[in-house]
Amino acid sequence: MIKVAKFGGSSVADAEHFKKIRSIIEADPSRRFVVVSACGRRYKSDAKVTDLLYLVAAHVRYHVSCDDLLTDIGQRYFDIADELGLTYPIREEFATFAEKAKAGDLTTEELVSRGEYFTARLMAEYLGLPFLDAADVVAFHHDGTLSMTRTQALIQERGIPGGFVMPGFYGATREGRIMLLDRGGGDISGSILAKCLDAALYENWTDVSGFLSADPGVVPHPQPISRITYSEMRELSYMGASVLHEEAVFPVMEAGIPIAVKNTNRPLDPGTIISDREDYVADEPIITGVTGKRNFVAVHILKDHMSNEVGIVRRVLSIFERYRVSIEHIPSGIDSFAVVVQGEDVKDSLWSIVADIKTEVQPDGIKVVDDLALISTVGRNMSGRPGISGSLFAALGQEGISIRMIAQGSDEINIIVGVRDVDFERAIRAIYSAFSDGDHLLELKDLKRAEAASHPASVR
Ligand SMILES: Nc1ncnc2c1ncn2[C@@H]1O[C@H](COP(=O)(O)OP(=O)(O)O)[C@@H](O)[C@H]1O
Ligand SMILES: N[C@@H](CC(=O)OP(=O)(O)O)C(=O)O
Repeated sequence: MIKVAKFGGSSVADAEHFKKIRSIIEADPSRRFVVVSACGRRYKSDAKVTDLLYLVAAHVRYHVSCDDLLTDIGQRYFDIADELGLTYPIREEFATFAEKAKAGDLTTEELVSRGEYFTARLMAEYLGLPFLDAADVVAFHHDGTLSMTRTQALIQERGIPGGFVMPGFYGATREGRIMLLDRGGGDISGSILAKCLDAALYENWTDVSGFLSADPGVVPHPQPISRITYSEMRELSYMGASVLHEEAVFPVMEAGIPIAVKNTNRPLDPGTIISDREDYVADEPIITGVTGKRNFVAVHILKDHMSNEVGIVRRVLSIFERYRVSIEHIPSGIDSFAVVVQGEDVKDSLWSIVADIKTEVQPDGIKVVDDLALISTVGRNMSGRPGISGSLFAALGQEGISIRMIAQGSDEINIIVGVRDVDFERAIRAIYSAFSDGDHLLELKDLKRAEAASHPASVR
């Protein structure tokens, strides 16, 4: 049996974490295929090596000295190697890298990728496994997209059957140009490897005991989620649960490989299993989780008799398309609709888009709301259970939080509300507490009991 184990930045932050990883690998002989990230934060105010490397790239671009930064980054690897007594020539290799970086001889992608490269080099020696460079097996097209077919072939051809340590987050084109995945993309590397090796399980090791039903930075002690479906996981990740990259689901989902999210610091905790299991058990929590993201923009378009005007939505959407902005939601009324997009995507183009809408669609009114946060409450068969939306909206009402937008995915696994940015955390806490008793998320039977208490006549 093959298990692919990906250890995130928080799990490889220092030598102590390397030791924990070795115990985890030694505890299970099927864990022989390891993917690692660049060193993450050791404590709250610490920096991630990847962020520091991006900073080095910016300094080099503007011809500003970055010697101190490079010294700090190097020291993190030297400390790990020294404390673990490793023989890999990290000082020499890092010095060569630093010289090339300062001389401007490296692309930003190659420079940044060295964070994962050096971790993997040290980890391979420490675990006694061969090192496999992701540049040799994770194949990119020239446009920056992944070639799964070529990656599959390369891993079959060059992958070492007994196991190896591979750096996450990067790969290369046919010509050897290093390309990066999205930030947090080490999760995707692990998922790709699991698919290509036809693994029985993809383990994603991090610093929390699995997916939690809310961000622990917003809700104190959120309940861990023991099992979720691939689509619930994607919904939670896309809407802010940063523990797993939302794209990491696709390679393993296609192959039907479950993901286990586990805590490197508490390996015996059960963690979360993500699979395609959809069967509903009556005593499971009503909701799976609450998550959210800030910085959305809604462009409201108002026009009398809009419902009779054919093609108006298409014309507005084609303006966004022209500016290469993807659309998140389109809530609509009879004579109005809004286009909701990520603020980051329109930071340079918002006012040009508004001007084009005025010229090309000639609305009666146009309003821009640029302090919108979206909160997604995720669960199974949401629309089939009327009490859920009632409880959710009542919770926000009681907190005096006004709802600026409501949307529901067609797959009925989420209800999305838009609130003002300043209300973001308060709204998440209010929704979470509406579905929890303080310690645990409520189960469906609790909701039924509450409904029966408030409508005694309807109970037979
Ligand atoms: N719903 C959630 N469940 C679990 N963790 C979450 C959630 N929302 C946000 N997080 C944060 O995600 C962090 C783990 O992700 P990340 O920092 O990318 O880990 P790694 O460095 O292991 O890849 C946790 O420390 C936690 O603060
Ligand atoms: N190191 C990269 C890739 C990654 O996946 O990191 P982490 O495992 O720490 O989320 C980043 O910071 O984006």
